[in-house]
Amino acid sequence: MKYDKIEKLGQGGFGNVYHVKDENGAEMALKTFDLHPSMVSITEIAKKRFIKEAIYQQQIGHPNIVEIYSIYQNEEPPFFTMELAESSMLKDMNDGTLDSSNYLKCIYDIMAGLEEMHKLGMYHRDLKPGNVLRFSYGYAISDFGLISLNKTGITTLTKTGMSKTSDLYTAPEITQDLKFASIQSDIFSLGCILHDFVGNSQRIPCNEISDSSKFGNLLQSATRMDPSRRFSSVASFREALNSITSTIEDAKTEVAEIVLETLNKPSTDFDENDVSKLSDFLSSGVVEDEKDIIMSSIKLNHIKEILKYPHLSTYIAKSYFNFVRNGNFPWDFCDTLKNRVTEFMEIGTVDILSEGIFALLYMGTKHNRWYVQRAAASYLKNDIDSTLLKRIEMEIIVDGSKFCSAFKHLLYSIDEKSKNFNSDFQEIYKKVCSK
Ligand SMILES: Nc1ncnc2c1ncn2[C@@H]1O[C@H](COP(=O)(O)OP(=O)(O)OP(=O)(O)O)[C@@H](O)[C@H]1O
Repeated sequence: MKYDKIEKLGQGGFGNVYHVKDENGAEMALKTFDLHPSMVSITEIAKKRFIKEAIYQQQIGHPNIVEIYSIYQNEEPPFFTMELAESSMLKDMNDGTLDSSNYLKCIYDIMAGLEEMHKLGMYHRDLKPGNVLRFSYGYAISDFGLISLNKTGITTLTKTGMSKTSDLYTAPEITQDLKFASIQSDIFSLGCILHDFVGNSQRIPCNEISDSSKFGNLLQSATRMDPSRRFSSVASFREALNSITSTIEDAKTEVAEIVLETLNKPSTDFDENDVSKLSDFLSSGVVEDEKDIIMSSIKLNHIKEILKYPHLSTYIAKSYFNFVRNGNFPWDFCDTLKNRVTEFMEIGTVDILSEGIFALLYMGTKHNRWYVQRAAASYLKNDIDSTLLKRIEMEIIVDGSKFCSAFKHLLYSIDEKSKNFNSDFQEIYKKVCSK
């Protein structure tokens, strides 16, 4: 394939990026490996690394990780093509497109991409606004620094390869040696990025953030000097962020207020008595608005406690799934809710699993949130126990056209083919939806 250069988009530590057109007229970005001559001694190691990182990035296949199309590793210099971004997060921050009024979707997009990498045992190591690109559908992460780098020379390469501003986002433990990279070093960088939007004071590079805004504790928990004291996962970071950013209206009735109080006290104090109060409240024919307020306040650690009481948990889980299916919440709440739904699904019974899958499907398609749609799809792709399949079939028949249009939407929006799904499920889908 031949590529015609349209313009040079920029220069990074390892080479140049161009806007190009291929022989079929498709426009894309092309990145070449082109190290400065002064670094000739490490060129071969760096070249291998350049190619290897591109291959890793290509394998991931997630909407919040920039898609690599083709890698030309035997060319001199090697290069690869990728989707063409409209802008980068850095440019958007500099020109005011992205600011403290609209940063949340971008942060959730980064979290979704990062979580996928971490799931696959990869760390980014150089997460910063310049490495997050904007596309029509949202933001995606690029430019990994994945390879373990403790051999001679390569650490120097990394230091040289990183632009100066990197340090503003780099975790202290990896400034000297990238072998200390971990989930927590990416969490540190994400904390710094978030600080750019919500912080009310300057931060010292590679240091714990101390900030007096309402985000102060959260930023500190993301950037502790000791990585083991930071958030343990992207999911727990997301949970904590969500509890600050989601606005909960005042509950109206006295009983709702009592339940809300139990949910707002420190999670370690939430006990069986509180679980029971919550279950009583949900079964007492309360108005939907009030129920939504209470549901929005149930967090992951409450669910962990609720799951200890099987006689109450099934009912609470089902009420929760209903709340999620109806979708009366802002879209940016979806990613958090997805984790809570999957936590409830730990109950593991057939009815809970199938209702959970449908809750994810309907929430994901209603809000067009890929992160959630992909989670729903993942349950329907592999082996499905025959009883669960029967139950899913019943739900599909009951929901009929509602299910069919949601599932079609899912296939289209996450670019999936029905043939990739479990074969028995495909049969049911065809039987019900091709009528
Ligand atoms: N897929 C893409 N589409 C459009 N522009 C891109 C794409 N990838 C990179 N760019 C732009 O090209 C420029 C150079 O990017 P590159 O990733 O090589 O370096 P960098 O991120 O600036 O530095 P570093 O190598 O230190 O990470 C940046 O302005 C970036 O926004």
